[in-house]
Amino acid sequence: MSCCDKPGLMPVEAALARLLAQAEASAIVECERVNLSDAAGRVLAEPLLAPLDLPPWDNSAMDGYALRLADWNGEPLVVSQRIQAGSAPVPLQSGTCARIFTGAPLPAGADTVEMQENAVLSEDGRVAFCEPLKLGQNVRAQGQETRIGDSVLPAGTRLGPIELGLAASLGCAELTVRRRPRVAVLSTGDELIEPGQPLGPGQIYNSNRRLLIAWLQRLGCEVVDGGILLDDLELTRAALGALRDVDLILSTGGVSVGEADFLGMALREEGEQALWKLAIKPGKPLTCGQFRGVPVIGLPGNPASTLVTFGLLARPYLLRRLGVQRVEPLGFPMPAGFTWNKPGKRREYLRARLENGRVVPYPNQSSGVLRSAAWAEGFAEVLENTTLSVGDSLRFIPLSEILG
Ligand SMILES: Nc1nc2c(c(=O)[nH]1)N[C@H]1C(S)=C(S)[C@@H](COP(=O)(O)OP(=O)(O)OC[C@H]3O[C@@H](n4cnc5c(N)ncnc54)[C@H](O)[C@@H]3O)O[C@H]1N2
Ligand code: MOO
Ligand SMILES: [Mg+2]
Repeated sequence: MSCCDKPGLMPVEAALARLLAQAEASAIVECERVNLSDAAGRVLAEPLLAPLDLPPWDNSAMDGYALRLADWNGEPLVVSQRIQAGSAPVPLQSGTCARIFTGAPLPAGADTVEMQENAVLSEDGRVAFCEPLKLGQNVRAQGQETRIGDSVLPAGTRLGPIELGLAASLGCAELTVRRRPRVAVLSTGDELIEPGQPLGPGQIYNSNRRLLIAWLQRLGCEVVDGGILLDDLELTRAALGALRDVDLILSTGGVSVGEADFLGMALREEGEQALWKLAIKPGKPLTCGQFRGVPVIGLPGNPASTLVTFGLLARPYLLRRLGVQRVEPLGFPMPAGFTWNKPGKRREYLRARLENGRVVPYPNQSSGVLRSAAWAEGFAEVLENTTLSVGDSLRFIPLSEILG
């Protein structure tokens, strides 16, 4: 090998497939019961089985009149009772109708509802129906949404507003979810200080820590904040070694080939460096493996690299450890609003927006520029060895697909 023969880069799909296989092999299976009010962002550990029919009884979809269609011969009907939502009706007296409101239970014997706009109430208390009536119209039948015992959400579902609303509609006050993953966040770099302190020579503020902690919390993780780790092999070993009781150590920085990049070294010495150098831009020097048996993902330190690699690799890995099946963003095809004439060995994820139905990248795609992502609405995926002309199709992955 000459000094310039470089080992190949691993394609993103291959790296993701390996990460997901590792995630399945170390699935977090412990469960806990949580109140619905604490369940947002958690993952169902077992299918949610409906404990009742929904709706629990036939009810009216309209404000109007309930009748038994067979009792109606075209003549006006006497109104024999008034049924509001929340009340318990008596059986419908034959040959009459009931005044009824949306969501109110149908009285036994009624099978049809006419909306009040199509009915005329006379002073003698009888109602005439102006339009032909159809059996069952405007009736929401018991169990039409869900039958008791139906599996309404599979195990592995992430609980968002819709799932929580559905569980509440079934009267479930608690759900069984996987326990939260414990994730340690380490920010490596002698140059880092925290916001609130004055910048000294050569220093920069630590942005990755805040970005990752906020994101992990949204994902339902319990975060162990490891703060800033100085670039030193002994300190790196000690910091990693102190994190025995976490499910994942997530670090940023210190994974490239610089003389102060100690993470890979520590993994090779006392664990395993399973992945390194991916065909992704930004994010090439991503490092994964384990240190004394604890899984480690070392994201590259450049802030846009941290963002892209966490979103496309570490997030799917964490979700798969919780049993979530669809962990990768889908995105959708969109026409490019730019030209690309530098086919690359790495798949690029440009921070981009949609403008007039086309993908427009932020002008400065340096991996040090986090502002690009704050401006962007998503990632524009430019495949390896590709050129693009304006109008060519590429995949756009909205940030909303990966930030939650
Ligand atoms: N000779 C080579 N040099 C570099 C290569 C390479 O292949 N050969 N790869 C470059 C690429 S690509 C990336 S990405 C970076 C990744 O380096 P590290 O992950 O080792 O990160 P550091 O060198 O520690 O830091 C990179 C950059 O990011 C800033 N940084 C780090 N942590 C934070 C933080 N918590 N908040 C804000 N900014 C942070 C740091 O100051 C550096 O500017 O390596 C290239 N070099
Ligand atoms: O791959 Mo690095 O993340 O471009 O700067
Ligand atoms: Mg560093």
